[in-house]
Amino acid sequence: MTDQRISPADSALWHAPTAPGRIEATVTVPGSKSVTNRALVLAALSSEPGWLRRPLRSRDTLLMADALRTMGVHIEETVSSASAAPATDGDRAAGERPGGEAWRVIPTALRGPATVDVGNAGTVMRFLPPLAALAEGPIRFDGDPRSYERPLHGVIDALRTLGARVEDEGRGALPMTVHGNGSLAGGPVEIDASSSSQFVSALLLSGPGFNQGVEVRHTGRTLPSMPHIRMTVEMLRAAGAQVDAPEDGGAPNVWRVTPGALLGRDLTIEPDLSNAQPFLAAALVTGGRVTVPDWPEHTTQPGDALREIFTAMGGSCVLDERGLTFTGSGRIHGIDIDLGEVGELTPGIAAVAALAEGESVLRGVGHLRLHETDRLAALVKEINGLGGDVTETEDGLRIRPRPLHGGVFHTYDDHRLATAGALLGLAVEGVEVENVATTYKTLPDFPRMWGDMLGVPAAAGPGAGERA
Ligand SMILES: O=C(O)C1=C[C@@H](OP(=O)(O)O)[C@@H](O)[C@H](O)C1
Ligand SMILES: C=C(OP(=O)(O)O)C(=O)O
Repeated sequence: MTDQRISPADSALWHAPTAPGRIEATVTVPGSKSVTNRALVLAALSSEPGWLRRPLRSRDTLLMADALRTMGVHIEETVSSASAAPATDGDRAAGERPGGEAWRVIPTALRGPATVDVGNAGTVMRFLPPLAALAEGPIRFDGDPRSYERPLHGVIDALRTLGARVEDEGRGALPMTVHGNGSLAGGPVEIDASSSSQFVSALLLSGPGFNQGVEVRHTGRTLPSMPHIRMTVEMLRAAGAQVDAPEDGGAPNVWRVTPGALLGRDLTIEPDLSNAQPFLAAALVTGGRVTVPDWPEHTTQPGDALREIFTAMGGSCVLDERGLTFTGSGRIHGIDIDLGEVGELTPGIAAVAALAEGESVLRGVGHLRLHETDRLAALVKEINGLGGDVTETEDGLRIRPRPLHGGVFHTYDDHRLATAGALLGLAVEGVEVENVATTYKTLPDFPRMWGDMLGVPAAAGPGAGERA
């Protein structure tokens, strides 16, 4: 295992371009990682073939697709057209916005032996072990060194309670093997999901395939990323599953999924609103205007909260037929906010806060210490390395803006650290982002998109646009 907090390589530095002035741009953002990977799992579990249109093609989603393929699922990549597959009744948007790439998913009986590379994708390492418990034969899970350190005990312990055999040599973490025999009893299970909402989502997503379905009771003190759990519930229901959730008047912290067949869907994936963050932030930081087309009117994505958060930090936004247009005022306010529900937005908000007029306190995000890297430690070290004043609190960050200077911004294989560094570079001369290619985890081609937004050439340094 490597300690990703120390001595990151300074190789592959990318000179983050400074903004030439107020940014005025329209930026088309690729599909949502969280929606794409849920859609793949649900399609694999369905009783009939389905379509994903405009899926995200990035490291995390390609790992998910490859993993499902090794377990026997057929996934065909194709260029979709209106006539290629008529939209189903429940998913008309697919027919209304044809074109672009699509994945056709043809489910089959899941089988091992197989080895799944989870990379450093939380969605792959947590969503797939419950599915593997439904396969016939052993499925081994392995991944990047960091994946060994990320919490998985909630999924492993729950699967054992639900009747699965999991071999993890007592680690409660990766690498491990799930020995399935083609079915799983399922039933009630208690878990502490305070370290990751993905434990809950993982068990619910495969719940329709368990003999007794599943009843998940979260027993921990806090539960992060609730919008992501709502996303799981909504997508399960859209695939025909019967789900009882706390917001329907049920017991708090209890979710119930009834066993049953899932429908094959024809689903157009929404743009990734968390990946829209650096572009919207660019409007805020430069006092400019950025439009993100296809911003959904209704969504469970946590990135939708950016409308409110960035407005509180000094901008304004309009959601209309062109998409979401965010306009900066030329001033950036500090913010005191609990980000527990939308933790993945923290690095970008911290970067904007470092450029604000007043102090910010970001709370409710202690679990970020176990994300792609220890995000709290990394943000403190890297923003302070540029002259900032950021301190770590028990559950977040305190950010006191100070004039910043150039320097290397290390990314620790964390895509959101890389985009945070690019954001600081808009306002600070001489920021060099190390391993910007790590953005490929969820946002392929980020340096080119950034360059296009700024009207400057993209390849301003090695590593730009390459696969991490
Ligand atoms: O279910 C999902 O798609 C996600 C849930 C969240 O995980 P945590 O609850 O572990 O923070 C989020 O941070 C991650 O980026 C994606
Ligand atoms: C925490 C994140 O990812 P993961 O799905 O790997 O948990 C993230 O994308 O910010």
